[in-house]
Amino acid sequence: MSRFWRPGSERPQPSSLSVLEDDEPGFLPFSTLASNSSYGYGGLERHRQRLPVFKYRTAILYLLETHATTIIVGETGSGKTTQIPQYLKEAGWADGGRVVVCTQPRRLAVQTVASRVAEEMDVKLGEEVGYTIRFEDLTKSAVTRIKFLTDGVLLREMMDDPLLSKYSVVMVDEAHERSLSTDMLLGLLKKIQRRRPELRLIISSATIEAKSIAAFFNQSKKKLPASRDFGPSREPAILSVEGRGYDVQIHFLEEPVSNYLQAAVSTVLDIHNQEPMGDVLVFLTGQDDIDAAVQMLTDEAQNLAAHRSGLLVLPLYAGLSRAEQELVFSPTPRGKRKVVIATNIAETSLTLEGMVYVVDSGFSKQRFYNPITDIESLVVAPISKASARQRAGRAGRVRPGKCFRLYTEEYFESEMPLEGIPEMQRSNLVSCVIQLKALGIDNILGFDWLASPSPEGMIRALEVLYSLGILDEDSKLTSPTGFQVAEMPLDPMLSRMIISGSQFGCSEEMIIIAAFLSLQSIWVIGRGTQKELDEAKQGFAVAEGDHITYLNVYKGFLLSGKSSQWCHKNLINYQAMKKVLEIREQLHKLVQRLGLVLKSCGQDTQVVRKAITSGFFAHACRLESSSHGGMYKTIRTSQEVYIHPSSVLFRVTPKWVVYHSLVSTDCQYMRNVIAVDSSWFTELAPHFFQI
Ligand SMILES: Nc1ncnc2c1ncn2[C@@H]1O[C@H](COP(=O)(O)OP(=O)(O)OP(=O)(O)O)[C@@H](O)[C@H]1O
Repeated sequence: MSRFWRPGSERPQPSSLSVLEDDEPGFLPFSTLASNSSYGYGGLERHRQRLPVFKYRTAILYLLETHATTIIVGETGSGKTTQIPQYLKEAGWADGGRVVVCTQPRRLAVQTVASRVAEEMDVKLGEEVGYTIRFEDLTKSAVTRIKFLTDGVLLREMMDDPLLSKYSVVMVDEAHERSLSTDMLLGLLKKIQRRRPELRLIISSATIEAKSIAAFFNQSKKKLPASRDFGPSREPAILSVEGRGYDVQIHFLEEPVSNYLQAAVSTVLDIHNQEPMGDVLVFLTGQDDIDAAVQMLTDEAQNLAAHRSGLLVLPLYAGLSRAEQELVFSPTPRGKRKVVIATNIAETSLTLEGMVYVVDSGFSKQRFYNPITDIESLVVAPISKASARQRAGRAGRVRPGKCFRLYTEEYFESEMPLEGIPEMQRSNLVSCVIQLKALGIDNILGFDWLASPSPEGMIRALEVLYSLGILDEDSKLTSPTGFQVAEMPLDPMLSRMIISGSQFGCSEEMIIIAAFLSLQSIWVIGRGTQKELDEAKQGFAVAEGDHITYLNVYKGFLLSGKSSQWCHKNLINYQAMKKVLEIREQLHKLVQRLGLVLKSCGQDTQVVRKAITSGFFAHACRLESSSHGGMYKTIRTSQEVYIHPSSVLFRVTPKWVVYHSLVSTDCQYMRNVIAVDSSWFTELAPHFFQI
C-alpha cells in the first residue's frame, strides 16, 4: 500500500491512553462500578478515568460554576459526549428534579451515546439515562436525570416550555455541524440565558471555531440589569482538552482518483489483504453508492477462496431499519472483518468498537436549496476539513487506527474548506420560520443569528407559509391553523394536509400517509431483483399514485394480522411497517389533542388526493412530454422535473401531478407522486393560482 499512499504530515497527538498505566490510581468520586461488559469488573470505570477529558473534570465543573457558557474543544474520542454529562450529574447538576440535557445533530448518535452512558452508569436505558428523538421517547420524567436528544427535539420542547425550565445544563454537542436546528438553538439559548441566568450552556466539538462562537455569546443586543452582574460571568470560557484516545495514522493518496467509489472498494480489498485484522468504516455519500459498493465487495468476497474471504459487508444509512442498523453495532464474528459502508450519519459521536481503519471518500451528500427555483436538491459535494477530521476520528477509539483519505494531501491542505456552509444558508427555511414564529419571535430577520440566512430564502419561506394559510398578512401565525401546524413535528405541508383531511373527512388516511412519508422507503431494497420489486409494488399500485398505494399496503398489512411473513413475501420492510404503526399512533394522539376531527373517508380516493393537494399545491406539475417516464414542468417556476422510477406513476404519466419531494441526480426526480385534477388548484388555493 505504500506505493499508492503517502503518510500525512499531520503529527498524531500524544496518546493519553498509552501514557497511563493500567492500575494507575484514580480519583473515584462515585461508587457505581460496571460489571456488565467486556471491560470486566470495574473495567468501564478504569476506562472512563483514562480518557483525556477526565483530567479536566475539575476544570470543567469549575468553569460551569463560574461561567454561563463554556465552549469545550477536544479531540474526537477524548470523552466529551459520554463523560461530561456524567460529571455534571455526579457534581449535583441533576439534583432536585433537574435534568442535564445533551443534544446531537443525528438520531443514531443520540441512541448510541445514550445507551453507552447508561451502560457506563450501570442503569437501564430509559430510566436515569434516556433519550428522545422524533416519534420515540425513551425517558421517564420523574426518573431521567441525563437526557440525550436531537437538537430538533429540544427546539420542539421549547414550544411547551420556552425557558427550558427543567434543564440545569444544556450541552450542545457537535456544534461544528451547524445544522439548521443547532443554529436556531444557539440563538434561542442565548435569549433564554438572559431570562434564566442559572442555566448553564456547554458547546462542544472536536472541530469547532471556538473564538467565533465565544464572540457570538459575548455580544449582547440588550444591556443586562445590574442585579444580574453578581451571577456567573457572561463572558464564555473556552477549554481545550488536550490528548486523544489512540493514535490514528493518516494516509493520503499520491495522485487524485476520478472514481471514488471504485477507489474505496480497492482500498478496502487492499486493507483486507495487507493489514492486520480490524474492522473498516468507509464513508461514501448515499444509499445508491453504498448499495453499489456493498454489491461490489460482496461479489469480490465470493470470488475469493472461501477460507480467505472473511469479509462481512454492511451498509449504514438513515433509511435502514433499526434491526439492520443494529447489525453494524453487534460484535464482529471471530475470524471475520466487518466492513461498514456509511453515509455521514456515522461521522460524529459514534463509536463502533472493532473499527481500526477508516476510508474517507472526501464527499458527502449535502442539501442545497435554491430559493429562486424553490428546489431543494441533495448534491454530492466535497466535505470540509472539519468533517475529514471527524471521519478520521471514528478510528482510534478503542485501539490505534489508520485513516485512508481518497484525496491528496495538497488538496486537503490548500483546497478543502475549513468548515462546511451552515445549513441555515443552504436550506429551505419554512420549518425554521414557523418554529420561531411559534416561539413568539416575530422579527425573524432581526433574530440573533450565528450566520444570517439569505433574505431570498426567508422571503420564499414567508410566501409559502402565507399561501398555506399558516401566516396571516401581518406575518403572524393564524389561529387555529398556524398554531396547529406549529405543534406538529412534521414538514408544514404535511401538517397542512392533515388539517385539511380533518376538514374533508379523511384525517385517518392523511395520518397514515404522513407516517409513510416520514420514512425513506418501506420497500426491501437489495433482496430481490428490481423486476421482483416492481412486481411486488404492482400488487398494491393504483393509477391515482403512490400515496393511495401506501394506503393499500397499510390495509393489506392490517388484514394479514400485521404479519412479518406477509411483509417478507411482498418485499416490504417489516420494521418500517412497525414504524408506520408507531408514527400513526403518535400522530393520532396529537391530532386528538389539537381538537381536530378524526374521520375516515373509506374508499373515496378523490377526497384523499384533494386533501393532499391542499398541502402540496406548490408542488403542482404539468406533463410536457410522455417520453422517458414523462417530462413535467413545475407550475410555479417552470422547472423541468421527471417522475422517479420508484414511483408507481413512472409509466402512467398523468397530465397533472403533485409531488412530495424532489431528488436530484442527473436531473430532478419527483418522489411520491399523485395524479390530480387541475381544477382543484384554483378550488383549493385560489390565492396561489391565477386562472
Ligand atoms: N459504544 C461504545 N463502545 C465502546 N467504547 C465506547 C463507546 N462509546 C464511547 N466509547 C469509548 O469512549 C471514548 C469517548 O467517547 P465519546 O463519544 O465520549 O468521545 P467524544 O470526545 O465525544 O468524541 P467525538 O467528538 O468523536 O464525539 C471513545 O473513544 C471510546 O473509547
